[in-house]
Amino acid sequence: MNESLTRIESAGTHGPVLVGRGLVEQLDQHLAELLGDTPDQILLVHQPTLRDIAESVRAKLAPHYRRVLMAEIPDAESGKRIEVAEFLWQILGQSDFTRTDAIVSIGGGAATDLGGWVAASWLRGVRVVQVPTTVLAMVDAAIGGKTGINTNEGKNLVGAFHEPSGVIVDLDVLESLPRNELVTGFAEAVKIGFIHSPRILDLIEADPDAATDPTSAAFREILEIAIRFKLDVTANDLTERGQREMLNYGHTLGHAIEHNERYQWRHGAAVAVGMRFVAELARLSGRLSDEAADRHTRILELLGLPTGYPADRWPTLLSVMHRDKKARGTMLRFVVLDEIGQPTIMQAPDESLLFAAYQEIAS
Ligand SMILES: NC(=O)c1ccc[n+]([C@@H]2O[C@H](COP(=O)([O-])OP(=O)(O)OC[C@H]3O[C@@H](n4cnc5c(N)ncnc54)[C@H](O)[C@@H]3O)[C@@H](O)[C@H]2O)c1
Ligand SMILES: O=C(O)C(=O)C[C@@H](O)[C@H](O)[C@H](O)COP(=O)(O)O
Ligand SMILES: [Zn+2]
Repeated sequence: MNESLTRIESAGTHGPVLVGRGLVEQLDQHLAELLGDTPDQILLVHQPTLRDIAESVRAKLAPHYRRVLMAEIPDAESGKRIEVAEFLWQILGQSDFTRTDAIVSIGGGAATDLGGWVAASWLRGVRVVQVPTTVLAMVDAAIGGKTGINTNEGKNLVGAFHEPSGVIVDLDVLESLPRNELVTGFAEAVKIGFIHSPRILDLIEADPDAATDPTSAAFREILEIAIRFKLDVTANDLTERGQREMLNYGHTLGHAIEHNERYQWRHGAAVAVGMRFVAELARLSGRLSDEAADRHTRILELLGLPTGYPADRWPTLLSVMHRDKKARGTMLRFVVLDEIGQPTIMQAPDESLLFAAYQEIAS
């Protein structure tokens, strides 16, 4: 077990990512370092499950700032709505929140997406520090500056690229995370395994329990590989003109499933099904070997992640996928693999090929 503090720097303009234990207890010191000059006011945005942590953070920050505001947002995807952003804008407006002030988001990916987007939009941009408290937010959502909310029509349809001044990853906060949240969030680390780092896949296959145990060395290694990779990709391509699209592996179908489930499915679970789908798509089109495609199913099953979806949902999913941000006009585009670690874009696959791939995962 590695208890030391890791500081991961971006080659671009993204703030540093601190990984360690006990970091939230010293949030005042870390925040002062990440923000440099002292803001006058801080807004702490948190989910209901993080109320106690947010209260203790407020008490710690209070002596250092003129005002520390707190805003509790609705849980999970119900927090990623325009009404919730309006609620936060109201707090910011009524407290004369200026460009030298800063937002701190504490929570899972839904909280960091919302907090980041409110920071991006308020006065056209104030600083944000992300404090992710789920595995998913630690390996993915809090890193890289993609922020946003859902609309009735689909997932993350409104948003902005707005990089954080820093990200504080405190492994201690995972103690209270329910197992299902941990495992579904881990799907984003599996994604990085398939598109970039077979080492992640090897660690899972060697010992899936250790890989998903936040106190293990394997977990910490996976976490840091994922963070470093995401920082690298986003330093090169913040606004998703090319390489960043690879981080969307499994998301084209995944987002459609989340929408179809009215956001009652966990994001990572939907992405797991989406990864299996694109693995079958790549296999059927002759790109990916049977072995590599089967590895998807095996690893997802080892982790207890879903790998199928009902057959009769195909027409709905196909129509929702046309709102995917990778689509161009009426042309669908999918991230697929030529090999493990070699993602590429498949443009405008024939509908019959898409249907055939879906048949492979239909339950
Ligand atoms: N911006 C990005 O690059 C990016 C990347 C991946 C995912 N996302 C987004 O992230 C969201 C999913 O994030 P998520 O899976 O973290 O979900 P989430 O934010 O909904 O959190 C999941 C649940 O865990 C609870 N929780 C959070 N931390 C906890 C803790 N330490 N102990 C106990 N309970 C805790 C939350 O209250 C919530 O009920 C989706 O909206 C997805 O679109 C964004
Ligand atoms: O950071 C990215 O880029 C990603 O695609 C990471 C994804 O895991 C994440 O779910 C992201 O929010 C999806 O973005 P979207 O633009 O497809 O909504
Ligand atoms: Zn995702």
